[in-house]
Amino acid sequence: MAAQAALSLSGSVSCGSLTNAVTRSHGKVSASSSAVPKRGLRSFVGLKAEKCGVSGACVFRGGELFKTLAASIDAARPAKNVEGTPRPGQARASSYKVAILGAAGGIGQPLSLLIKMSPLVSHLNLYDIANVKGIVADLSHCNTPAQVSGFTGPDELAASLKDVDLVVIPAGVPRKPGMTRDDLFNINANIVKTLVEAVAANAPNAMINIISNPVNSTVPIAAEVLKAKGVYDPRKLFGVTTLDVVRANTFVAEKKNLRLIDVDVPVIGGHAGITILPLLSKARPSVEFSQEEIEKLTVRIQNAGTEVVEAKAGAGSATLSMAYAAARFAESCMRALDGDPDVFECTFVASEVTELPFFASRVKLGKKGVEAFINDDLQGLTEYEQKALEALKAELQGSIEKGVNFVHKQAAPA
Ligand SMILES: NC(=O)c1ccc[n+]([C@@H]2O[C@H](COP(=O)([O-])OP(=O)(O)OC[C@H]3O[C@@H](n4cnc5c(N)ncnc54)[C@H](O)[C@@H]3O)[C@@H](O)[C@H]2O)c1
Ligand SMILES: O=C(O)C[C@H](O)C(=O)O
Repeated sequence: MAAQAALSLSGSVSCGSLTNAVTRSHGKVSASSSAVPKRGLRSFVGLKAEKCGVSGACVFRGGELFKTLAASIDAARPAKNVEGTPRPGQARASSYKVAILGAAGGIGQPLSLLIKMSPLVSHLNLYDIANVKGIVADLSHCNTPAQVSGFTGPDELAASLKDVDLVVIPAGVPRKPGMTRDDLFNINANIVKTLVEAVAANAPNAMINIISNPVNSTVPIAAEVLKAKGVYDPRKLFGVTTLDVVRANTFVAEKKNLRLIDVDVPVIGGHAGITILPLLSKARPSVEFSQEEIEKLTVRIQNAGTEVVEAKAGAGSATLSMAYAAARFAESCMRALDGDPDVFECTFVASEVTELPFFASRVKLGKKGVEAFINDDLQGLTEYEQKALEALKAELQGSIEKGVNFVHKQAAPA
């Protein structure tokens, strides 16, 4: 079984210029402190560094995502191509089939556009209970390589998942002002359960990126569904918490007048309220904050989703920044599948870095999913961070149990 396969991994991890032994016991995979590059951010942000200066600051080229657009523009000039970039329609050595479930929504549509721009994608399947025909017609006119197909309604769900390598799930209702993410549980739990059952039946080896809230419960729901179907591989199931990292990076850069692209802040725990814990002491480049600044920034990052919900005043929650964050995480998954040895992301996964069964922390991604946990992030925390970590555990545990119990109750005979 796939879950068992996770226990028998062996090998080594290469991070930037460093190669390190990976230790494993009882399915736990961890990389030692030396697995984290000491110089700059080059491998922490999913995007690859173009060049890193002596100061350690790196220049990012925005990821492969935008190379295709550049190539598309370049193709308009006769007999010229961006070096090493396949022309639109030209196949890469490896490319991947991606399904987006909930593709017609506020996140689904811009996410579909961003993923359509990735040269790593050969096929993009858009599924929703709402009609996706118009979105497919619209997107398919972009001259980037991915072939776009549409699937509407439960009768077409299985076909949307055939042979896919990566499934991204933004299906579900968003918050309105005054609601918590947990208030979405009653509707979204069933949506995620049904969709993951279809993934288990039709794409059991795919990596799964769950965006639907409450992530702290929907990921455990997905895990239980996959377990019940005998296809659970904990290395391949991810709760997408990238938006928390994106926000933390942005707010820290703004506060300290740093270039946005140079900043990387690990965010651990979960994806709701106090379970979102930015580790400002681990920000790269390292930044000095007063205690007041730390507390204000932490609360702002924790409440950033609510900030958007309130600004949208009933019209939903974050969609564009979420699409950006989800596209980055999907691109990182595909790079890992493609054999890139240098892909690191924070994500909410089955974990043994704390006593909780699921936890968001920085992981190294490889061809088979999570390859190693970067345990260093949790070492040497400040007193404030350590207290916040202890304080979040009860809420996170409760949300995880709620998800697990939901699936068990439904499975129990009446
Ligand atoms: N993880 C995060 O950081 C993060 C960030 C933002 C939003 N979210 C969550 O993402 C979800 C979607 O947000 P949105 O703004 O795109 O909402 P939305 O209402 O704009 O879109 C949701 C889409 O899901 C579709 N859908 C509903 N039930 C479905 C089903 N059974 N199968 C397939 N599709 C179905 C709807 O038709 C709709 O197109 C929400 O739960 C929201 O809370 C998570
Ligand atoms: O806040 C929400 O409800 C959506 C999302 O989880 C976010 O962080 O923006």
